[in-house]
Amino acid sequence: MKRTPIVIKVGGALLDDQAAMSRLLTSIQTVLATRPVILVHGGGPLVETLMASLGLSSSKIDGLRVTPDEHMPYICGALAGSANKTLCAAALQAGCTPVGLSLLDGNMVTCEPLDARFGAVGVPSAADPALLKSVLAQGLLPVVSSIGSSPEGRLLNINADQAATVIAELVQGELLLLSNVTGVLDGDKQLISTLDAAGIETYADQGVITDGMLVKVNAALLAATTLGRPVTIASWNAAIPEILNHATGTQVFPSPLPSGDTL
Ligand SMILES: Nc1ncnc2c1ncn2[C@@H]1O[C@H](COP(=O)(O)OP(=O)(O)O)[C@@H](O)[C@H]1O
Ligand SMILES: CC(=O)N[C@@H](CCC(=O)OP(=O)(O)O)C(=O)O
Repeated sequence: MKRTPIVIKVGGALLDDQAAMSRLLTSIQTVLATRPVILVHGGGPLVETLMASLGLSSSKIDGLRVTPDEHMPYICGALAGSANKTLCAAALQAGCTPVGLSLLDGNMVTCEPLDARFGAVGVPSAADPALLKSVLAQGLLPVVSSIGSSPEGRLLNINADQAATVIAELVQGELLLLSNVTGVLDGDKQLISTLDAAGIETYADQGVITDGMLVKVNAALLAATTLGRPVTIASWNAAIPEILNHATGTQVFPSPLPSGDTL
């Protein structure tokens, strides 16, 4: 029987919580006995701290970091360097064998600049799954940062939820977006258990879903539609089997396709 890989994306705030990071990696180590796992990570808070310590200001538009090209050496160092190696070390400690990668390795994902206003921010597209598949076939844990490049060789900063969406597409995986909240919350801070395109639009128009969560739900909707299966947004403090059983978190369902259309 084919075992569908699980693509788990963690936000960068996890790196500030040693106990949660260790618990999650131990849980991943258990899951690896039955299903391949790919870990994709962010590192937004790490980037913020580094920029502040360098005296550089950094802003976001619609949840995406405006990234002048001259900031890329620092952002690349924080995401593909510190954040990636911190998670790889925690994975080793938990008994997994990690392989640290970025989107451009093995030409997994190609990226194009989004729009001049954002500088070196890219839009990722799935390219070649061969490297990831061979790492998974060896029972290793790929740990992927969201640094990509354009065909012209320009380094690009990719939002990590969007990066995870494309990685899930590459391996036709089951996507879990794990963050520091229990899932998507409504105006009364109660968990919304299911969402679709219409629900996302309503909550976004009401100003209930904002900032990084707006990027996340849109990435989840795109992934759900492309993969033809729901994507879950949940907390990294929840046990992975519970998330897979939909006992917690928000499931984002695919948009209905116009009749006759296929993906
Ligand atoms: N409706 C919402 N439900 C939950 N979180 C929300 C919502 N709207 C905005 N947020 C914010 O989005 C954050 C999660 O997005 P983000 O910080 O980008 O996460 P990550 O770094 O894990 O990708 C939450 O911590 C919260 O501050
Ligand atoms: C373009 C863009 O916004 N890139 C993100 C990449 C890291 C990220 O997404 O980290 P989290 O998952 O922790 O938010 C950034 O520079 O913060």
